[in-house]
Amino acid sequence: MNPYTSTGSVSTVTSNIAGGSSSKNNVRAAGVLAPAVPLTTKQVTRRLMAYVRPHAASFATSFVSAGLSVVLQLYVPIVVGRAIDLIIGMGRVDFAALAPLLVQLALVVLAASALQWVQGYCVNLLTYRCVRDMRVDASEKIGRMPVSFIDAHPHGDLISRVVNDVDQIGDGLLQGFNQLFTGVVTIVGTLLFMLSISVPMAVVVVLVTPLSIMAATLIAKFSNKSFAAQQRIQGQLGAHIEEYVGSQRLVSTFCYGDRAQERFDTMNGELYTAGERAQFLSSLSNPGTRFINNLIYAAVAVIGCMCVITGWPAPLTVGGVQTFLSYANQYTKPFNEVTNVITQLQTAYASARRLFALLDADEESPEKADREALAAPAVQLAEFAGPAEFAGPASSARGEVVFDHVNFSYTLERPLLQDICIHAAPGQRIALVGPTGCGKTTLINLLLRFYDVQGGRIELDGVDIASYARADLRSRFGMVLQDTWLFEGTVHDNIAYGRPGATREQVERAAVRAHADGFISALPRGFDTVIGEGGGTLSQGQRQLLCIARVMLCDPEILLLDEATSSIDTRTEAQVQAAFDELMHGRTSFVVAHRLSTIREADRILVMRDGRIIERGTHEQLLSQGGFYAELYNSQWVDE
Ligand SMILES: Nc1ncnc2c1ncn2[C@@H]1O[C@H](COP(=O)(O)OP(=O)(O)OP(=O)(O)O)[C@@H](O)[C@H]1O
Repeated sequence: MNPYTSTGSVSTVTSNIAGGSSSKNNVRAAGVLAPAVPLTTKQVTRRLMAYVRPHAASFATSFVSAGLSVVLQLYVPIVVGRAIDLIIGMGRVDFAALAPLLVQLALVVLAASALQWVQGYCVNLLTYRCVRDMRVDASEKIGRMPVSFIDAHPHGDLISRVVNDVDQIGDGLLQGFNQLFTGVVTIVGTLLFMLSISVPMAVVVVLVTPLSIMAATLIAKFSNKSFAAQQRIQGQLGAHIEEYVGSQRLVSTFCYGDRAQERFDTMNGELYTAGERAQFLSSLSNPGTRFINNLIYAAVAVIGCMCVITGWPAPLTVGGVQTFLSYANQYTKPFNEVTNVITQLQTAYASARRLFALLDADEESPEKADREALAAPAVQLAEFAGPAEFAGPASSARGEVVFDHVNFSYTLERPLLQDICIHAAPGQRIALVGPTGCGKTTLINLLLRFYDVQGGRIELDGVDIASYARADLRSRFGMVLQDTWLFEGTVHDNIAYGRPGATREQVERAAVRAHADGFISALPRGFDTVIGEGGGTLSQGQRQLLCIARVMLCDPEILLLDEATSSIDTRTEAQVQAAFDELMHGRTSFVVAHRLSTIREADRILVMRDGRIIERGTHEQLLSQGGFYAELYNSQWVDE
């Protein structure tokens, strides 16, 4: 009897190696992605400006148009003031002088608006280009990171750096360029204009304005705490709902629904309280600062009237008072805007630090520099009996794998693999068995160079795998894991994932060989049926068949199978086993087995315990030895 078609559960193809990742890599250390010395504000600014520099034209245009627009806007009150002075009273209006002033006013307002539009457009362009460039860098960086890094960092955090943090930086840049710059220019400009009209009144405005800023800052200080609490609880609530929806079956099975609802109610209540408090406090900000600004406005109006009537402390016309009041009004506004922008900039800088920490993280060790990394030789599987289109061009490489006294540990404190020696002849099926955590998956991680060995060496066809270019090395393997990985797309595209150039016919033949054609043809649109993310409504067995077809199409030389523990119905299981048989035919295969009944006919079984190989041989040999394997096998047999 062939063990690979017998009673055992079935492995799942999750990817070919080119697009794959290791299966057990969800065992993560609590990785913290932060540089030893955090970047200073100056360093962050310099790095942000490096993204702005390639778009210098947009930056300069926006800068110049913002400046011109502000100056023109500041000129408007002067024209209005002059016009007012030409309207002295009933029947005493100097229309001849007023007409050109009104034309001038219209032109200035039009030009200021046009420049404002240009400024806004350029800032948008600049910001979104910077955001695009940052995302490209971050995404490419993640692609260059070693699997050990991905293993050690919560995936949600990495995603958040690429998506949310870059968004925050974009908002900061947008607000910063839009408001900070125009705000600062407005403050400086209005101050100069006010000084040119009346120094004593300008001094009053400058001295009283900080009251408004202090009020805004005080309110922001309290409301920020509540906003932070709101965000924190929102995050917890999101995680809770994700858990609840994602694990609906488990929640129902364990009757956890009521407790989950209680937790939800508690968090939702806290969120409501924090949100209400935050909104209440922040709603005070606007009326509070407006009230103070209006006080300033009234004080300036009173002093202005004194100037007009008594000429003290300085003589002023009615038009002059009107002009000054406009400036006083404009002067205070940007302070509130700048205060808001500073909060936003602080958030953007915090996000930039997180992004740059990711971009600065150590990448995969470089390919060997002393000699060019070897490209994978093209392979003709000697014993491969399938159709010619599934076999590569002829070559001498055969898929021989040797572990030569290999040592490895994830952490210094805890040695894992010790003195591992394995010889897999071309086409052999090697089974790895042993208790959970003994290092079976780790062996596979080393073979693919997701991690590098710390002692000894691994050879593929007589060449140290460290000498291969990683991508070339990985392209020689097909990996079949416990968890299926399917994306939202057609059945055809899911199968063709590892070989995008494959023809329709090749994809369909791979499906036939993987025994997947039966259920695919029953789908509403056959190969063109769109399946949801993760396989949507397909059964576990159907997902596995699709994944097997995917690897079948890639036609790898060596197979790494991490056997699934999940059970599927007997008929589908038989189909999947048959597909596996077809897949493994003539290829060197490493099978991480959990159910020993599935590996009885492996060419060699390696029994691992605590990172060492303690027994090796065929099923019969190991059973007759009466050692650890026999103990394991008999206990499982009894269980089954
Ligand atoms: N990325 C990692 N960082 C640190 N330790 C890890 C990492 N991956 C695995 N380990 C640890 O290494 C040990 C071996 O893990 P491995 O996944 O190789 O075991 P396994 O034999 O495949 O287990 P199982 O049969 O449960 O799949 C375990 O103790 C595990 O916690």
